[in-house]
Amino acid sequence: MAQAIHAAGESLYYEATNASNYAGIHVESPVAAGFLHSRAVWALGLLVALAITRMITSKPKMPAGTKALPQIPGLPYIGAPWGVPVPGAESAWHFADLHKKYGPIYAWEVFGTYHVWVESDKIARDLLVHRGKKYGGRHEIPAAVGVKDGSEFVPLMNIGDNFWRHKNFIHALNRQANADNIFFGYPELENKNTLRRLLDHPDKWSEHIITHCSRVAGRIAWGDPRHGTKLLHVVPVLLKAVSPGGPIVNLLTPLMYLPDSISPWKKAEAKRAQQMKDAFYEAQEDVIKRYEEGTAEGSWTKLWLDKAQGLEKSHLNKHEAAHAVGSNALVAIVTIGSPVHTFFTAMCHYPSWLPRLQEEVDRVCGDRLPLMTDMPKLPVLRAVVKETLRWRQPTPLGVPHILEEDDVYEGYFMPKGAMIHANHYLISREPTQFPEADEWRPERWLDPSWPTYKEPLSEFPTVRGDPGFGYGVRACPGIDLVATELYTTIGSIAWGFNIKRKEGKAGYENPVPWYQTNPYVITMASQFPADVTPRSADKARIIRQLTEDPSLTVKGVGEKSEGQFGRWDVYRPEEGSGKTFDWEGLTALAPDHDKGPRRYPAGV
Ligand code: HEM
Repeated sequence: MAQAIHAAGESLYYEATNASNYAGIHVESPVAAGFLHSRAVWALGLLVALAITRMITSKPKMPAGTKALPQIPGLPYIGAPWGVPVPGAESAWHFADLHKKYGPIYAWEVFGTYHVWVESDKIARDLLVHRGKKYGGRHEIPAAVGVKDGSEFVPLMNIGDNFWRHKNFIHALNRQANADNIFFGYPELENKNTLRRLLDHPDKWSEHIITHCSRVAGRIAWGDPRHGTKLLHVVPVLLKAVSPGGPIVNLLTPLMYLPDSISPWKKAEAKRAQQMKDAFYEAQEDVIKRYEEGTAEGSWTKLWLDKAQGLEKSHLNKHEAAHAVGSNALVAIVTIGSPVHTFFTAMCHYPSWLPRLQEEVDRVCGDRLPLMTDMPKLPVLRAVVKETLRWRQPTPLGVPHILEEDDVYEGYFMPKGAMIHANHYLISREPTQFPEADEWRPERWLDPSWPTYKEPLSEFPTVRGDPGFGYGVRACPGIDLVATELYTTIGSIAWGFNIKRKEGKAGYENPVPWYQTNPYVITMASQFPADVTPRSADKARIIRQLTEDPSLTVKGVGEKSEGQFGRWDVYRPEEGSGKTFDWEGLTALAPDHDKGPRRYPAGV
């Protein structure tokens, strides 16, 4: 494969296509970012940041007999704030050079925060699993101050009793929902609707993926796919607020100490939190009403109302339950949407694999879509999913953990408060485990000559235990839903469709992205124009017969949902405008998509 990794600093371009009550809430668009990233604003911001850092930092004392980690050189007080890469698969590449220079664990101090980068699976397990509780904290996010100590968003809550009540609740929710007909049968049911949308509007494949994930999440959380629409508003605002690639305060972190009256980020954060609360409360009330009428469908919220096994002991009140269910649902949309996008990218770069996958799915499933019960017989499908997750992790630079007390590892001293980053991107490229790591090679999970091969093939490969889901006490509790959606959705798409890069000049004009993703903590491969066609007239006929509800979540301009759902409508640009629905920049075309294929220098 000709292309290799390269760090590029282009900013995303942004298109506001929504027109709703909440369309005005965005923390900072790249247009604004363009202004904020001007030299004058940076210089001023740096000065303020430096002054604040001097006031708040004090150096920890190293115990005798310990040594300091290898560290990127920097200035007194501010460390080395330059060159901090904004997340995204391309920025992860940047760390490969540092890894070569400093080894698999090193420090990078920025404005008084001691960051530790961990780039081997063994070290990540030693610290985050074997010493999990010590390493299980979360940090204050400068553009979302308060989230750490609140009860509204589990993935970013600090460790402690409150966190454990919520985490146990979420584990119990997922366990019970999986036991109840595999998430109430919704993922398999929605696969049918998604195939129909792909059949009717193949050019909107990226939008269909997002629609699919939001409908599944809306159904599982509240028994009604339309509640997923709301989350299409909530996710981009939240994701940007918590990403270094979002508001500038997330990079110039000391600016978070500015008083409320002059901090634009605190104002935006209050609006964001209100928007999320409105969405979650409204959905919860809707289920309570149907529950009292005896018509509520299966859902996480219904499990809570039923006081299902394992949920009761967490004693979550109504507000907490609304947010625990809601935050689980919104995480599910953006994370699962990511590998499904990557699947389309991989199919276009590695066209020989789709026929192989289709042969297996046809042989096992015949005229019907793949189900979870088929999975033991579908190792090629599982290998495709597993390799897709390895090749482009949804969180390439992980979600940082905070060290809760001083620690020493192999003689290296790490101070309390250190921010520990498990670099999933490089961990999934460790040379002894993953030869030809930059290539998408499902055979590494199917052929005994590869180091990652494992038997029995009825069980392996599996997404369970994958480092891309994090480590230790903070590891992802959504794995059952991930497995269900990724296996059956990707399997269903392969069952019904051929996916190819555009040929000829169109192929040059519409290059298939390689590393390009959005720049947020949860990345998504950039969308691109592809040829998506039904495999046969017969398959197209079956898809039409299967459809339960082909309605789209994203509306055409001028359409409106009935009643309470109308105010949350999300619109796609007008037909013929030449613009694509890009979910507030989360699924945008690569910024240089019209400049031909991007060239990359030699790899990591
Ligand atoms: C491909 C899909 C997914 C990937 C790659 C993924 C990855 C991750 C990662 C890396 C973390 C942080 C782990 C750490 O801090 O060490 C995490 C946390 C979390 N994930 Fe997932 N996730 C996915 C899907 C889901 C789904 C579907 C759900 C809900 C059903 C979910 C719910 C959560 C929650 C609630 C947390 C917070 C856990 C905590 O902070 O203790 N995730 N996930």
